[in-house]
Amino acid sequence: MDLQTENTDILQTIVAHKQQEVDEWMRFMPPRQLMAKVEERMAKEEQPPASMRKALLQSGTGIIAEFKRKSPSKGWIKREGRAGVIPMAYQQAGATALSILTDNHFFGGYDEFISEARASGVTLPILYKNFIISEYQLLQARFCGASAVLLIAADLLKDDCRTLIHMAHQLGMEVLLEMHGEEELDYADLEPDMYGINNRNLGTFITDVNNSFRMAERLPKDGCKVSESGIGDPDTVMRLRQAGFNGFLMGEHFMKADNPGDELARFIGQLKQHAQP
Ligand SMILES: O=P(O)(O)OC[C@@H](O)[C@@H](O)c1c[nH]c2ccccc12
Repeated sequence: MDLQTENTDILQTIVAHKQQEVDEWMRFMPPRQLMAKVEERMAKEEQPPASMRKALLQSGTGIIAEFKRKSPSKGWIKREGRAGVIPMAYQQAGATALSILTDNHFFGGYDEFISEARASGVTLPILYKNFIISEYQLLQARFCGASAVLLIAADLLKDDCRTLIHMAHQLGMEVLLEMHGEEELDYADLEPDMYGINNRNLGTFITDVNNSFRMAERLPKDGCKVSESGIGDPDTVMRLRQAGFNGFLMGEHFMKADNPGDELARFIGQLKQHAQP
């Protein structure tokens, strides 16, 4: 299916597909059974997943490097990219946190990518990047080893979003709440751990970094703020930081490089140079 040529809202298409997937998974493994597996995992853990919010607030660079093999707008970016290799390379290159796309149909991801990253030695906070519409998916995120989940205001009713935030917290995970336009700002009073501004309109997939600059001052002053998508140069990161952002979610720029870890190391080197002229 070529989403670009179809005249439909891409987010709506993705969410409709997601609902079918969730129904199937729940038949395959009923929520109670998955909950039992999560509880077993939590009982064995020595410490809860690392806090992404804290890591971002303490970091001088704040790059959240994303493992994304494919996207609806670009098609395959790195089909052969391995979750047991690239996330660990991001960690070694100095990422503050990681994001891993787990949606399969549109982004070529799997939950197992997070387990594989953990098995390869990743200790940084990991964001479970998917289209979460059900509590069941929070259990999936917790089970594979995520520290935080993405919730998208544009595809959730405010009350459902509130319930999901509450349950994520009960499971010991943080929430990055993604907003795009002014009309979604009213979700900010749900007090997520991190406020995301997506520069990409998920209806059309058009990206404009100015969206973050426009929205920054409308977010809580002392909140942890993340600018997402379409970022590709250190200068933009510096300007976003001056506008009040603490985190910078970047996927494509690194994934399209021959060696994403090396590109991140180079990028962070430049960022540090910019910071100390
Ligand atoms: O690859 P980019 O343009 O650097 O963007 C990364 C990230 O922000 C993007 O993947 C993203 C932001 N919000 C999402 C919601 C769903 C899927 C993907 C996303």
